[in-house]
Amino acid sequence: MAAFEVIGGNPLKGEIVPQGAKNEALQILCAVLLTSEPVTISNIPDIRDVNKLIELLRDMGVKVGKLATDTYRFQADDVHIDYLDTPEFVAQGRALRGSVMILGPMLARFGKCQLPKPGGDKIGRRPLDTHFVGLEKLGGKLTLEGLDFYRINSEGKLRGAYMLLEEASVTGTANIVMAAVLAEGTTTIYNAACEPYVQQLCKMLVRMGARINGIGSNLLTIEGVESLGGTDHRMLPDMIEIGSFIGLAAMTGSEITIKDCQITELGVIPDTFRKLGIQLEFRGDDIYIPAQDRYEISTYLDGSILTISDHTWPGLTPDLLSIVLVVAAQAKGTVLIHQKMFESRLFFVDKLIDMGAQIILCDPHRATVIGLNKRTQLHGITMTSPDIRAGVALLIAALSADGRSVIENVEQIDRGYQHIDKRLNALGAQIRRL
Ligand SMILES: CC(=O)N[C@H]1[C@@H](OP(=O)(O)OP(=O)(O)OC[C@H]2O[C@@H](n3ccc(=O)[nH]c3=O)[C@H](O)[C@@H]2O)O[C@H](CO)[C@@H](O)[C@@H]1O
Ligand SMILES: C=C(OP(=O)(O)O)C(=O)O
Repeated sequence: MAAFEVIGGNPLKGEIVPQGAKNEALQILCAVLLTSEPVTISNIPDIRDVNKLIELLRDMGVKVGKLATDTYRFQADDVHIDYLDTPEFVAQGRALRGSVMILGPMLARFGKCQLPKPGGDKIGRRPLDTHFVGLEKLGGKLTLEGLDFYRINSEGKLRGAYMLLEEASVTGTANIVMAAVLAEGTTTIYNAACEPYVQQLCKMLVRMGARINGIGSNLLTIEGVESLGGTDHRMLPDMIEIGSFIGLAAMTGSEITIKDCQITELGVIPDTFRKLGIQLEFRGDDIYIPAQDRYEISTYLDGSILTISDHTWPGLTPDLLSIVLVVAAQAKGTVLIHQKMFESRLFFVDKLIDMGAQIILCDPHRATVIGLNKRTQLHGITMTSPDIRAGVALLIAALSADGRSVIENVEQIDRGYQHIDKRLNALGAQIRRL
């Protein structure tokens, strides 16, 4: 298990370029399975989960060529379906969440797929029902082996259908869309997720020849086509990384410019940080955060305590709530953080409390943060990173804290943040990988 030793308390300064979006990359990479023609993808982040998925595709027979540090060419013209029967595949499938999105493309193109329960963060229940209900509506037949192995197959071509999803699942919508683009006839998906990741996937599929209407909304209409062709695709900057850097700058009193943010794609993220009193300036497509001694959480118009909660897009992504929470710990004022989607994502506040933060965990979904207003500094401790975003929240806390912290299990952070120690050290942070 790798760890970070962090010496905190020093402001950072400089420019940082966000990596390509992790959760977009996982969808886009699975979509290469939909065509036998070459697909070139750029701005691919060099992170554990993405590298694991690329390896999985390669082992499935997809030809993978690295054209530049962040650019790969994929060609799925000779997919080895038998590889799915091997223990190696089962181990790889279990190792990350993104593997779940091979289901849709494999079912559409080859009429079958199988998968162990995929991995990803242990942040509470993560049901896959939406995926399978949608794929079954299109003609897939699911067979469960125990509670953690799924087989799905179809006799003949999938057929378009109307469906109203019970949950606007991000990866579930991606799976259903990827199956529907090659189905016969029209598919209508109501209550579809419309995160930028899904929008990017749909736009790429359209460039490959798919016919999709309603991109960016929760009502997608898809006319199936016979086959799809190759394309080029560039990943958006990672909005969760951008939010993490805004939080980092505020908490450590640093002056940071985040380059090339594609601000129009960030939804409510900038305004959410503004509600914590953080100053942000848009300079072209860069976000400039000045060094701030203090920041004050706003209240509602009637003076009552602010709530920040997650929601499906265009609401605030749950992946940024841990960051918002840690930043609030040094604000002036009080905020209720309400994590509606996942029930185990707030337990990491114990570590922040050990560092000196004033937080009451009301229940698994809600924490009240009473900001210290930078009157006292947090102090460094030894802690373990429970999940990817809590891990980065703890890293931000450690960088702001007095003294030495050790964060164990940083493989969690490496799942989604590219060379984070080196990139932050370039801004003046003191992080050593142990
Ligand atoms: C690889 C990837 O892309 N992972 C992201 C994806 O996971 P993933 O696609 O697995 O998450 P889902 O969108 O399926 O669901 C997230 C959680 O919210 C619940 N839920 C969802 C929708 C809804 O309307 N009501 C509801 O309660 C689900 O039961 C689940 O517990 O989306 C999540 C929600 O943005 C993010 O946290 C993950 O980082
Ligand atoms: C929960 C996350 O990832 P995953 O779905 O891969 O576990 C995340 O990116 O915050």
